[in-house]
Amino acid sequence: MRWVIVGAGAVGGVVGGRLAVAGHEVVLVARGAHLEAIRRDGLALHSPEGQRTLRLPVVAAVTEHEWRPGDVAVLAVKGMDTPDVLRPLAAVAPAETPVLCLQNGVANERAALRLFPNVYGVHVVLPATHLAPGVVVAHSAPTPGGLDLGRYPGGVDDTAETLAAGLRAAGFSAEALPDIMRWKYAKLLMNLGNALQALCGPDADGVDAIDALLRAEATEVLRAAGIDVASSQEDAQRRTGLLNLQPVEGTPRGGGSSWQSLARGTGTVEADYLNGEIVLLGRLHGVPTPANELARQLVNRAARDHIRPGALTPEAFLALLP
Ligand SMILES: NC(=O)C1=CN([C@@H]2O[C@H](COP(=O)(O)OP(=O)(O)OC[C@H]3O[C@@H](n4cnc5c(N)ncnc54)[C@H](OP(=O)(O)O)[C@@H]3O)[C@@H](O)[C@H]2O)C=CC1
Ligand SMILES: CC(C)(CO)C(=O)C(=O)O
Repeated sequence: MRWVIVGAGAVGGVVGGRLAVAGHEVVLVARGAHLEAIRRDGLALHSPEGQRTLRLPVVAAVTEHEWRPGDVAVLAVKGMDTPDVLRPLAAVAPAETPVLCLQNGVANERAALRLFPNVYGVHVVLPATHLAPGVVVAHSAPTPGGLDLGRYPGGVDDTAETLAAGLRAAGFSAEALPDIMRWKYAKLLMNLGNALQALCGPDADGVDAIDALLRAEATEVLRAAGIDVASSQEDAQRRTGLLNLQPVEGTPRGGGSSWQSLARGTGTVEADYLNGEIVLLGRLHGVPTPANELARQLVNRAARDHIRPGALTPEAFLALLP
């Protein structure tokens, strides 16, 4: 099996890098300054255990890779970039190519299933950072994170078992699960706070109360939509002993993935697929979601206007809430 990592950023870079170190064949897809840096200097993989530089094949687009049976397409771009990579991917990859959605949110799998019959979702519990071109950072060691996966919309097959075994060999905790989307919806609840963390900064006082509001709306929406979600007890049990966050020399853990989008000034953020998923379900099922809609709008605007993370106070957010 050859792993083609589509979007070798924080999560894709760490997973691709560790797979390569474990002896798997890996190809990276990257763009911009990150692509140039990897081509020039290799991929720098930092972790609490040290730093290594990996010379890996890297291409600028899925259309530059020569796809063959046995390749797996690992989507590791943020949700808003999924359509841009799926369309060209479907034009060049064999139809049977497994597509592994190594992403937060719950919309990527459905988008992939429209174009590919074999789609797998991953419950990504992997604190990782990508702020500088060519550099990706894993913050937990010795196990960088948990990557349980399963066939979408449900079930386990031989490919799921092979993918999970490959990830385990690379040092991740990974099981093939028949009900992966229940876990991904539970993760979605956690990711509703990404926007606030990006807007207000990782250490802002008063964000917890807003987080509770976002989750309360989401819980009501998911109930109205009849969507099954792994319970907080199940989630806590899965996470027990999983992560061991430690300092990484030269790289403080600033914030999560949306915070990093603002910190890097990418101009876009994933909120339409995190808070926006709750807003969409709310509209479909007649449940108001004002806090998630405000978070979605504000963080999109901050990304578009290249506003630094942490520029808004929690009080200012609450004052804007209808
Ligand atoms: N970071 C974390 O700690 C965690 C992230 N996740 C999830 O993992 C997923 C990936 O996030 P993360 O790794 O943080 O994101 P990153 O932005 O670090 O990585 C995505 C990479 O894909 C690149 N990319 C986007 N579109 C293309 C394209 N068309 N061609 C080539 N490269 C492309 C991006 O480039 P550019 O920078 O130019 O946009 C970026 O380098 C998200 O769904 C996120 O929510 C889940 C758990 C933890
Ligand atoms: C939970 C969290 C914040 C962990 O990094 C995450 O999933 C993200 O960064 O998107």
